[in-house]
Amino acid sequence: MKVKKQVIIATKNKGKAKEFEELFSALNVETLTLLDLDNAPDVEETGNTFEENATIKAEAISNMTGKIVIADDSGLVIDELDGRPGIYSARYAGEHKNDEENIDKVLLEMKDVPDKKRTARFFCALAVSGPNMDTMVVTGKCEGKILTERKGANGFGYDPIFFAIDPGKPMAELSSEEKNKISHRAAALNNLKPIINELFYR
Ligand SMILES: O=c1[nH]c(=O)c2ncn([C@@H]3O[C@H](COP(=O)(O)OP(=O)(O)OP(=O)(O)O)[C@@H](O)[C@H]3O)c2[nH]1
Ligand SMILES: [Mg+2]
Repeated sequence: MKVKKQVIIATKNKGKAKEFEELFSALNVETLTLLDLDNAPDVEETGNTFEENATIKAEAISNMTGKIVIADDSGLVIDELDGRPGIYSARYAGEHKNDEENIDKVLLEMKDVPDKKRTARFFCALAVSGPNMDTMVVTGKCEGKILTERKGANGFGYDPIFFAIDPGKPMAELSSEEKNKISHRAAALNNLKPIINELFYR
């Protein structure tokens, strides 16, 4: 019997976990996340950039498991807010990490900002770390605008207030197949593809 290739994703975010499962299944690779492991630690995100935080998470879990691990650090970067919420996206309204409160905070801060100045992007850094390799980082982004109210019910996080320039729709109105074609996460993973197969033979 052919054993399916497996990779550990160092995340506790259910929205990310679902997207990675879908994105990797297209590559015939099975994903395990920290939600599947008992007693997985909460790795503190002490970096100053998405790239640093992804590296910190990937290396911590790879050191712990001795396996190849991919970590995702991502977030919403809003031009008018000088790049906030940025690396603080998950905890923008507080350490308890509440998507609805995070959205309310952004909508309030963007209340009087005219359409032309509502430009933003989702950014994703993926770090790959393993026992016999130097940690590698790739990135991807997805350009958009901040809506003035929630639209759509799909996705997670800030998706309901993000209008994706391509395909010209609110992110939360896209099906998972559509989001997985244009998302920052898909773009970053695309940059990892050239080395994905090689990872399994280290
Ligand atoms: O609408 C969204 N659609 C997306 O596709 C998306 N990707 C990231 N985000 C936001 O950015 C935070 C990541 O922060 P983050 O990388 O630290 O992850 P996290 O703390 O949620 O989980 P973990 O992977 O660290 O365990 C998330 O919580 C979200 O608020 C997104 N929002
Ligand atoms: Mg986090």
